[in-house]
Amino acid sequence: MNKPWIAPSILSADFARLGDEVNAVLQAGADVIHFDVMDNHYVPNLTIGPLVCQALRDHGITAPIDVHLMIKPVDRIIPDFAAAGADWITFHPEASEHVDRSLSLIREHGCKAGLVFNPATPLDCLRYVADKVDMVLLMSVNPGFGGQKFIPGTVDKIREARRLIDELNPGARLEVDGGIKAENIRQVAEAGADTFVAGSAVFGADDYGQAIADMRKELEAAHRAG
Ligand SMILES: O=C(CO)[C@H](O)[C@H](O)COP(=O)(O)O
Ligand SMILES: [Fe+2]
Repeated sequence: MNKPWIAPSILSADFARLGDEVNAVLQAGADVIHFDVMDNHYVPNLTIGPLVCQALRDHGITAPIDVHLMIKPVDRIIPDFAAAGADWITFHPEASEHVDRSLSLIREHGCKAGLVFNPATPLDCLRYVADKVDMVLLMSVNPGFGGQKFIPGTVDKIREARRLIDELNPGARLEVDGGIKAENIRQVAEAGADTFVAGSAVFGADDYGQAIADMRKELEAAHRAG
């Protein structure tokens, strides 16, 4: 099993002070920075692109950046994100005409590749491209906005994804994104996730360190029970 990672989503950060916000969550114990890219086309919201990723690198941030593409098409922007310092790039299969090609493109540009599944999207295509996938990301909300409520049906799907990963590509990470907080992270971990995106639960807290420590404590409890 991979070491658990907590990945604050900068969607809920104060964008006017983004570099400092990212440093603050890293200082507070975050493992990875989750970077949500929205295009007002694939999802009904518009966020940030490669320039902002590059700006974080120029600000001295060296932590892994996990770029979650909620854009259509995906291929055009992959080389730009790789050049801007992304480490992981994930995309939604229905946003790519050629899923296998997009996954290969990400790896050819030196990044780890991942597929993202919306709450109602079946995991079927994973079977055919599992060897090209470094991470499976399950959405536990519908994509487009931070601060939504965790959809409980995701828990069974996490178990299903864990079984598939163990069968097809045991090293791959299983990330869950949407509505994760200290109150539900243990259930998500016990279902088989190892990477936990938390936006509003971290950036909405008065004390980022306390918010991350509370989640870490639940992850340790899950590990002990495991
Ligand atoms: O991809 C996303 C939304 O599409 C975000 O990563 C996600 O919603 C995180 O925010 P929160 O933890 O507040 O739900
Ligand atoms: Fe995300």
